[in-house]
Formats: sequence, C-alpha cells, structure tokens
Amino acid sequence: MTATAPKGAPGSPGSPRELLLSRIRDVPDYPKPGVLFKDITPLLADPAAFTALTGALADLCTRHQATKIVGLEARGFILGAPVAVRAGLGFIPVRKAGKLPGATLSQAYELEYGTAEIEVHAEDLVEGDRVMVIDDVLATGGTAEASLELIRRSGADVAGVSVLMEIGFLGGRARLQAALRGAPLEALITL
Ligand SMILES: O=P(O)(O)OC[C@H]1O[C@H](OP(=O)(O)OP(=O)(O)O)[C@H](O)[C@@H]1O
Ligand SMILES: Nc1ncnc2[nH]cnc12
Repeated sequence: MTATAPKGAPGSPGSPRELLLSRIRDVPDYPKPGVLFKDITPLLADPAAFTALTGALADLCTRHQATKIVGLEARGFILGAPVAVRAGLGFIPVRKAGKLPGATLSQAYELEYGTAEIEVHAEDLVEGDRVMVIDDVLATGGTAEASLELIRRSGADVAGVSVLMEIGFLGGRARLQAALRGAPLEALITL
C-alpha cells in the first residue's frame, strides 16, 4: 500500500502552502537582469488564497500576542491592513521617507546598491506596544531590519516578523538575528 499525505497536510497538494505557492508568479529579470521577481498579484486577485494568507498571518499575530501591526510600504500595506482588521489590531504604516506629514522617526539602511530610508509617525508606537511586522517578502532583510530599529527606538517591543515568503539564499534571516533579539521570524513559504 502506498502512503499519501492527507489533503491539507503541510506541503501536500491542496494544503494552504500549496495554494499560496501556486498563486505566486515568477518574473525573470525584473526589475533588473538576474533578479527572479516574486509577483504576488495573482494571489491578491484570488479571494480564497488572499483569505487564507491574511488568516494565517492574523493567527501568528494572535499567537505572539501582538498589540499593533506594522506594515512596510508598499506590499506590506496590502497584506498588513487586512491582517490588522482580522486580528482586531491597529495598523501602523512604515513609509518610505518624505511621505508622512507628522513628526517621524527615520531609519536609513543599506540596499544592494546605495541606501534607502523609512519612517514612522513618532506618536504611533509607544512603550508597552508589542509590534508584529508584516511584509510579503524577506530578501536581504535590509528593510525588515530597519523597521525593527525604528520599533526599538520608539520604545515598543517586537512581537515578531511575519512574511508570506522568505528567499532563503539571500540571507535575510541571518541578517535579522541580532535585531530580532529572540523574537520569532516566520515565513509561510521558504524558497
Ligand atoms: O529584504 P529586502 O532585501 O529589504 O527586500 C524586501 C523588501 O523589498 C520589497 O519591497 P520594495 O522596496 O521593492 O517596495 P514595494 O513594496 O514598494 O514594491 C518587499 O516588499 C520588501 O519590503
Ligand atoms: N525577488 C524579489 N521578488 C519580489 N520582491 C522582492 N523584494 C526583494 N527581492 C524581491
């Protein structure tokens, strides 16, 4: 007799992971030669997949007792806002520099080439908050690392970082270790 994984088991056909994976489109050489871009727009367009995704991320927020959600511009907004609604938590946007009207905390970080800067409204995160960072992709980890610096500088605690997918060979997990200070980094899919 041949053993088969039950429908819905992790990694089996029909599992939530397989559903999500099947809705991520690979686009070679975008936005520049040599990059395999992971396009989530097919997943966003599929209500069953989008619902499964936001439910899984909201469960992580509940499990880690988050009290606020930070979403990283721009794709982290698309995921983080419905996750916040599902988890019953407030949503805090971390934006690229120059987009927020109030007093901000800013953090510069290294990209593959050059530097970038992200900001959060200073009043949005305070001591006592437990913040879950939500994004679609963890690649080199530079963006997530800068967001953790912002959260720590605000006085808030980090409940974790939760992403749809981690591109393992780019080393983001190792880069984030120090900034996580033991908080969990979870990816629904590791590539
Ligand atoms: O781990 P890293 O190497 O920092 O890369 C991951 C980040 O890159 C992408 O955002 P991008 O800056 O392309 O912006 P977008 O969401 O506005 O497309 C992605 O949504 C993550 O935020
Ligand atoms: N390969 C990739 N695909 C989608 N988003 C990304 N952000 C950083 N690297 C990426």
